[in-house]
Amino acid sequence: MGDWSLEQVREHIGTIRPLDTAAAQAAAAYLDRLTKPPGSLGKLEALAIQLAGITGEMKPVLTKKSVVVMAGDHGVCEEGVSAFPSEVTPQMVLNFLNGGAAVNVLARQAGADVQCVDIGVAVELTHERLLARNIRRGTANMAKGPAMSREEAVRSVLTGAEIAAELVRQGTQLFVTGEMGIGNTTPSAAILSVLSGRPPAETAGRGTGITDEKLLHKIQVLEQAIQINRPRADDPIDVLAKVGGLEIGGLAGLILGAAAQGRPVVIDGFISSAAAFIATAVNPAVLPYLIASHVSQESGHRLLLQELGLSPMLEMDMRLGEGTGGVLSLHLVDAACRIMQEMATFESAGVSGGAT
Ligand SMILES: O=C(O)c1ccc[n+]([C@@H]2O[C@H](COP(=O)([O-])O)[C@@H](O)[C@H]2O)c1
Ligand SMILES: Cc1cc2nc[nH]c2cc1C
Repeated sequence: MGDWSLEQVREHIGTIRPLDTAAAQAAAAYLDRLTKPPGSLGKLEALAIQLAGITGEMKPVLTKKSVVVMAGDHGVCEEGVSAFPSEVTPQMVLNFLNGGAAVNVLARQAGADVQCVDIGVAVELTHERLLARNIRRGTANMAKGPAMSREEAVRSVLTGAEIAAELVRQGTQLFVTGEMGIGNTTPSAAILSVLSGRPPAETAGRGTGITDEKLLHKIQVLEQAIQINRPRADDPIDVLAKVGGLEIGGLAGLILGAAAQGRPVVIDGFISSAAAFIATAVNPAVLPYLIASHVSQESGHRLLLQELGLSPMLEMDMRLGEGTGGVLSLHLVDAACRIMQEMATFESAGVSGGAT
């Protein structure tokens, strides 16, 4: 796997079909028959059309929704780029497994299940509900050399795609991306910088809440990591290996795998969007399957969503990650589906002036 090309990774994950344009057109026409001025439900209408195109059904019923929280640690933390210590990563994994984190609360409220994956946590973890898929115990410090080998990067992506396939076999109809990894806004900013050509000063943010002084240092660490590793912008696997993270690779694979299985994917915050950037660089066909949930407070997130061409549903000043913005937006996904299922048409309700 160490010598796998980008094409081999893409082919291994499988074909991603274009959306069903007939179903999307039928949904758009039906929306214009519902008792409202055409287009007046705004992004809810766009979402309903997108979901019809993805599922091939004009009125999809999405009952089984899974948020996949990928956890990994980051060697670059030794440079002092986060406000919190790396121990918090495994501690929060146990919190997810015991149902006490914000993502658990919001997922319960939205009717989604939480799947927690150890793909690269630095310490050994055991728990009956943990998906134990550890590839290595945290990345190496990307300020000094590559974060991981190409083989590990490929394995992280394929692991994510396998998890998507397994969950689809278990009935998952819609995915939400989530992650946990102290330090992971640094590799996410590095990915954004390399793939967009923007300098770290524009892509780095405060993450868990670092000071002005630490932010300047984080920018220097990012500049050094990119200079030392020289990631190739035309090869997202090279970028992932040199300046990425295991949970980011896992999420990129999950996103690609979910799309290959014909399932919509709700993208959470900055780190999840960096994974989506890697995924679209591996296979641009994934893009129509993506739903941007929110724009987080991490300063580079707006730029990242612009690079992806995605318009977020919510702006809640959140910056937690875990999949929290993603599961919060599921209420809007449900709203779009219920509009299609339950609203009356001009004809059925006897309201004048509808599209003919
Ligand atoms: O999702 C976001 O936009 C987001 C923004 C800032 C921080 N986070 C979370 O905070 C951690 C990364 O922050 P940091 O400062 O340690 O790089 C990681 O566990 C993420 O889930 C997440
Ligand atoms: C407590 C805590 C919870 C988190 N969840 C996601 N990132 C996090 C970072 C911290 C520090």
